[in-house]
Amino acid sequence: MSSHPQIELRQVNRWFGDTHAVNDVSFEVYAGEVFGYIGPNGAGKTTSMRILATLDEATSGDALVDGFSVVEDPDRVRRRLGFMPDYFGTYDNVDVHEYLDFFARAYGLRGTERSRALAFVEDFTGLDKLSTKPINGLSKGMKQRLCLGRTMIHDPSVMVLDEPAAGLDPRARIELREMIGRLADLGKAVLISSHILTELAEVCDRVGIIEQGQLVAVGSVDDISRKAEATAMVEVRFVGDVPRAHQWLHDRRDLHEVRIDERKATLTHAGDEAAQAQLLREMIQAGLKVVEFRCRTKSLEDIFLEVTEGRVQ
Ligand SMILES: Nc1ncnc2c1ncn2[C@@H]1O[C@H](COP(=O)(O)OP(=O)(O)OP(=O)(O)O)[C@@H](O)[C@H]1O
Repeated sequence: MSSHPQIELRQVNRWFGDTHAVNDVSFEVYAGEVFGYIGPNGAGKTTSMRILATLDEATSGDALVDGFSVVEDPDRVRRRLGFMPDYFGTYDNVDVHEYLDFFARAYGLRGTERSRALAFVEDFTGLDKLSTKPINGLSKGMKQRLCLGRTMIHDPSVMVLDEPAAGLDPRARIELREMIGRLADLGKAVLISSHILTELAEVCDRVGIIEQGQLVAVGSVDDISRKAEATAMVEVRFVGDVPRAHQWLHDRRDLHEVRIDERKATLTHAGDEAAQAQLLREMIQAGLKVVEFRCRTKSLEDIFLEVTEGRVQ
């Protein structure tokens, strides 16, 4: 990994009227790194990506691509960056090769440089066998490959992919993840958004979780998981004097997020397995009639729900 970041957001803010769509967001992505940008709908992912891609302007702050500012040097930024939006327009009477050729020309590629770029991208995306197929007849997965191909036709050092996995079937998702891994192997810095953390966990070196415009957590998936793993989710079922069991749970200061539904309670408890065994022992010593006691560490989805609070704007 090189020392200077390929992507750098510096205290980016974007207001739309009263909506603070991007709120003081800063992060970096390095060459060869895949950074997952995760957040619910309306969190501000697309807006920040569009600012980075010079398609929108920040209200304040700056974004840099390979050291060039989107404000001072937008042309240099565009040459170094490929942006894949979350929609794909329809085009009549255009085949795969013609579509890619159009974008290659738009980026100013000529002669053998253009043929080489087209051959590389068609091979990389596996579209070489479909080069004469009309693009409106492609499956969603193949259209995503084509969109990715068009995004990388000018060999950018930075790739920004907005929700590329949305709407793909499981096989196409796996293939997309594999292609993203290969982009990083080529040394590109990849910023990729999703509203599903687990969808990206495998392919991302680091993730940033954004909610209501604010980055609420940044780190490797392992780091974020480890922090949450110190807490177990516990499910307990009782018989007998249920109101007393409820009271006992509420009175314990070490139990959190206690939710009670008739004879079943769910709660979170800090501590390792020994601490969980101790909790069960104390319940029984207190005379509670426990018929079921289950502990599990948090899943990535639990973590996501924990760091975000489901707020939308
Ligand atoms: N052009 C605009 N004018 C007014 N408000 C906007 C505009 N673009 C985005 N917003 C608002 O800014 C906030 C962030 O939107 P953004 O599209 O960046 O979120 P997102 O995380 O990409 O969501 P999604 O997953 O739904 O695409 C939302 O409240 C949205 O309604």
